[in-house]
Amino acid sequence: MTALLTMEELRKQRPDEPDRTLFSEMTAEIAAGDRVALLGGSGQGKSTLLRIFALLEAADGGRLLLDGKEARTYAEPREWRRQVCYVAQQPVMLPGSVEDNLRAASSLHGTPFDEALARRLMEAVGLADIGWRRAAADLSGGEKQRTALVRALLLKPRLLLLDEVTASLDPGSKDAVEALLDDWSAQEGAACLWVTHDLVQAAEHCRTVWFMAEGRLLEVAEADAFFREPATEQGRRFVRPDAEGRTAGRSEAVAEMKPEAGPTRTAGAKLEEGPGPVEGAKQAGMGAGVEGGAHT
Ligand SMILES: Nc1ncnc2c1ncn2[C@@H]1O[C@H](COP(=O)(O)OP(=O)(O)OP(=O)(O)O)[C@@H](O)[C@H]1O
Repeated sequence: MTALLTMEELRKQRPDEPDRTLFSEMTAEIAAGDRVALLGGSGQGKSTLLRIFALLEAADGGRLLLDGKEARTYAEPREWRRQVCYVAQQPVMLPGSVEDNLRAASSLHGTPFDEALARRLMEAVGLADIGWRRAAADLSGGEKQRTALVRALLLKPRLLLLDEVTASLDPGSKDAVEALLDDWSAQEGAACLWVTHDLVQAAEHCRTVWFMAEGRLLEVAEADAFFREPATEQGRRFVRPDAEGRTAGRSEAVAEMKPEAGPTRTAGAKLEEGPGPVEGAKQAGMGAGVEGGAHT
């Protein structure tokens, strides 16, 4: 079966020092419906990789394919971005109201706005009571982050690129977003590539781990296997405290949680099936710089 997204020998030079490589030899694929945690220390290039996958930045080498079709052969990047949607770490609201943001995809593509689905999604992320006429710019950071996520989900992309999307959320909101993404993935069959520094979140909500270190994709593994026993020394150092007690993640909590296995579920509104995909939606409304995307 053809993978949904494939990268072959992807390479990126450092934007700040073009003669130095940020990462290279990156080869892996994402299957439809898979949930992949992209892990690694700060500055490895995780956000950069997501932006390359969203055609917002160009790779410096290698190939990127969707359904086996190379990115560079897409005459229209928005056709790619309609299917592969990036949710940025720093949410960017479009000018106008909350409703304008929620309607962005349908406005841009002339497709019907699924208000019932938008309301269900806003409720699921704990924003049922937020006024849709409020200026989006006035929302708090956490409200913007959740609104940006709902805006992305309304596109019904096949692959969600999630960049630390719960980083600025309180614990209750974080639980709600995690539960929503679990439900969404199960019901819509959407795949996720999820950058997170929260190893418990990765272990609970992702099936697969991609681990980046030293400018390479060092491990592609089942999440259970990765957290039980990383295959590389770098992976072991990443998930386990060192001699000084420093830890790159929350390995002890993960270790305690994993033997029982299986994702744990948190409370969240169950989504009902909407009337159908928002065909023709594009990512042009999904954040600053999206229109400036580049082919690999
Ligand atoms: N537009 C840019 N201009 C200059 N340097 C950049 C740019 N974008 C990324 N970088 C640099 O590339 C490196 C990788 O950045 P990136 O944000 O992709 O890493 P990351 O793994 O997502 O980090 P973190 O986990 O801290 O978010 C960093 O050193 C960063 O400073």
